[in-house]
Amino acid sequence: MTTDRPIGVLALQGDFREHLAMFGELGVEAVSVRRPEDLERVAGLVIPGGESTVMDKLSRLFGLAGPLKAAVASGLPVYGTCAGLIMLADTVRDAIDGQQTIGGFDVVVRRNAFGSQLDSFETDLDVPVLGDEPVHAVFIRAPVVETVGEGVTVLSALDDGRIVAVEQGNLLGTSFHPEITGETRFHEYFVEKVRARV
Ligand SMILES: NC(=O)CC[C@H](N)C(=O)O
Repeated sequence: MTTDRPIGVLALQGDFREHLAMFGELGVEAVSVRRPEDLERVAGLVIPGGESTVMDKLSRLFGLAGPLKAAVASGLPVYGTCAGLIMLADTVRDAIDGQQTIGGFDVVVRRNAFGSQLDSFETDLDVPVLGDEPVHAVFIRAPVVETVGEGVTVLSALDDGRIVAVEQGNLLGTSFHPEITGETRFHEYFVEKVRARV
């Protein structure tokens, strides 16, 4: 799998190393994005899991918030996992400390939606767009998607109907972390999105 330019991974905070390793495993060149000029040379971007409130603050501190918004608006393919999905959401419930997002994804996301009792858990999910084999998904203080706008496709939901994987044009988002379970199909799917655009 190749693209002309590398795929970027936002490396301000969170599990960006796991995403870089995942692309390495797929033979796709991937680079860390920490400054606005890093963003200019990538063909797609992953926003990792971590802590969205911290990622938001750092992105503003490093002058990346505006360029990230512009990149999303320009159609750059962006995949957000967990905190990354929160960063992409137009609306966040249970946001704290004046938290802002890059936005672009026409979804309402609730942070830490599983509460303290079910802080972290693993389950198998049907994701029809990735084939018949279920996806083993790890949720860590994960968000859920509570509302989706018209242009949003639901890629997967839990048995109780809560939405955990979504796609809208250039944007892809999961509440869980394929990068830490060795599940490569979401990253392959994202690379295909990037290739389809360039
Ligand atoms: N694993 C994660 O990325 C957790 C997300 C975190 N709870 C947040 O609000 O950003």
